[in-house]
Amino acid sequence: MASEAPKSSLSLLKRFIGEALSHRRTLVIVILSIIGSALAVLAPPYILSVAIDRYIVPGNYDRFWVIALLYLCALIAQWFFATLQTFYIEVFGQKVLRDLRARLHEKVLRSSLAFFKNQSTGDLVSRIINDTGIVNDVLVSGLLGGLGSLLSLVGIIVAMLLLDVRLTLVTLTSVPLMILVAYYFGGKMRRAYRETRQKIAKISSVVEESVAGVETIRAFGREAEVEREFSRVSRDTIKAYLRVAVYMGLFWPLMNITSLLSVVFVIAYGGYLAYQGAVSVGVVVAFIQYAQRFRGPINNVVSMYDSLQSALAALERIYEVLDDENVEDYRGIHFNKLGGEIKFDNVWFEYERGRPVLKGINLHIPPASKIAVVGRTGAGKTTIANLIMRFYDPTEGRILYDGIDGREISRKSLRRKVGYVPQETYLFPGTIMENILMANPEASEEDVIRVCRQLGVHEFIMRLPKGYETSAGEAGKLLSVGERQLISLARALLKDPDIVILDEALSSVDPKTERLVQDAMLKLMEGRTSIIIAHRLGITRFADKVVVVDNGKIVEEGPPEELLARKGHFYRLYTSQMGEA
Ligand SMILES: Nc1ncnc2c1ncn2[C@@H]1O[C@H](COP(=O)(O)OP(=O)(O)OP(=O)(O)O)[C@@H](O)[C@H]1O
Repeated sequence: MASEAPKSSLSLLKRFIGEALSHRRTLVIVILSIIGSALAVLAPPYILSVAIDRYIVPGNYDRFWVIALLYLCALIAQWFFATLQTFYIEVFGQKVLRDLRARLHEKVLRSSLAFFKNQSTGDLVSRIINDTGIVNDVLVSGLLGGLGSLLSLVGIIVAMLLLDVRLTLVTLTSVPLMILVAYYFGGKMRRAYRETRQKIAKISSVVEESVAGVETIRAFGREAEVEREFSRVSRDTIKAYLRVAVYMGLFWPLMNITSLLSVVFVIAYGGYLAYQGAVSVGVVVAFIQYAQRFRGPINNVVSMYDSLQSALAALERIYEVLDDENVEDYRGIHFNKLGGEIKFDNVWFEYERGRPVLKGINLHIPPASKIAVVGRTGAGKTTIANLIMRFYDPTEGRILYDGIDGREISRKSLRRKVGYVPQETYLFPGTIMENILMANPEASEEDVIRVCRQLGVHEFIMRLPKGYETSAGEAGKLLSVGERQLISLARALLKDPDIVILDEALSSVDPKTERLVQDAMLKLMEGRTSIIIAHRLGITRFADKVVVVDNGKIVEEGPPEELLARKGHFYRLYTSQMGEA
């Protein structure tokens, strides 16, 4: 394992660089500005030494303005290239970041539901936002900045060697010490800083939980505990910040002092050499300036090395998502219209290997018939709906639509013709109108109103503060589960589907809304193949056939009145629910 790590880090980096190279033009500007910047840093000390040796010391001020102007130009060039470098590294980094995030986001949208089973939302969001951010900071800004720093260091050393070898060696004596300080204290500072970010995240999550769970906290009288938890996290945060302050306070002054050590050596030894006439005063001044220019680049290079490991780990998490093979395939036969016949042919299904949830389902649903699927919680009812939508494909067996195996039909085309009303309606940010319109991009606002009138939902929507223009966020707080399901029903009808799947949520609905939802459901089902996952068994009286699922198998099927008369599974479910009611 240990010997594999560097190789895989290298291949990760290689892949990343290969992908980043798609923005070659920006990268060329970055490299040119880095080279320009490294050269520009070298010029001012050298020009200063010439000014001192040729003009100031001999007292020759003839055309001194030329050298002064040159010095000014060198400073301007230094400023110009540094700005250019910072800006274009950011441009390049943002382009790479945008690509990565877009690919990850697209991947999430295209992944099959099996992919989400092993992912928590928080973790996935963190990979798309934080990990890509770390990769940009370290592998783009850090690496390119580090490259610039390395170039500056090499440039400074070469310039010094050209001026005087002895003084160069004296200047370099404090470099190992500087590396040590940068590595030891710089590392500690960065780790402490990372900790502050974690603590802030922790505070946010405590606040978030307090807001989200305010009712539960009050109901169970947990206010004092939650407050204590908040104070504890706050104290930890302060400690983390103070630790950063201590290391910051130590780090930069220490780096300054170590770099000044070189200056002291240069002044002492250079002064001695100058006194002996072995070097000029200008050269000594140039060395003093070069010695002070070491600090920044050394810190950059060391810190880059230090953060590389965490960036590689982030990169690995990103590629893990990008390389996941659970992707939905949209190829296959396209339909403009489905006949509506569905047939389950010995369908087995497992979410997890070796744990079948559906065990050999055989079911024939004729066109335009209404089937109610009932059963205890966890029996496999929603799984049947998931398979009809092709959110998953059967592990064994086939589902035939008008006699064609579902695997051969394009998922997109199939879903366009299936109206799915899930148990919980998700409302996107935007208005109620936009939320219904999203079901069918070709529909107009008039179509939405027509559909809502048809379902008997129009009056209810008009009673909302701004009618169809009420924002979903506002409505989210105002609407009950049943009312949300009404919006979901309107969405389904707007698609004019050939097949309807209803996961009814009537159990948590008041009688008045229940009536409204039920009527809307019946209107949606009219003339369409319909599968109702029924939690309230009252609705089964509208079904042509009831299918009782238990432990992944169909244990009973037939018209509702026949099943009731038979006094089997359905009868027992029905009477126990009526008893509860
Ligand atoms: N994504 C999943 N990964 C693993 N197991 C799952 C997943 N979804 C459902 N299951 C399991 O599959 C079984 C059937 O679940 P399903 O949701 O189909 O039941 P259900 O009959 O619709 O239940 P309910 O009436 O509570 O909605 C359950 O044991 C459940 O724990």
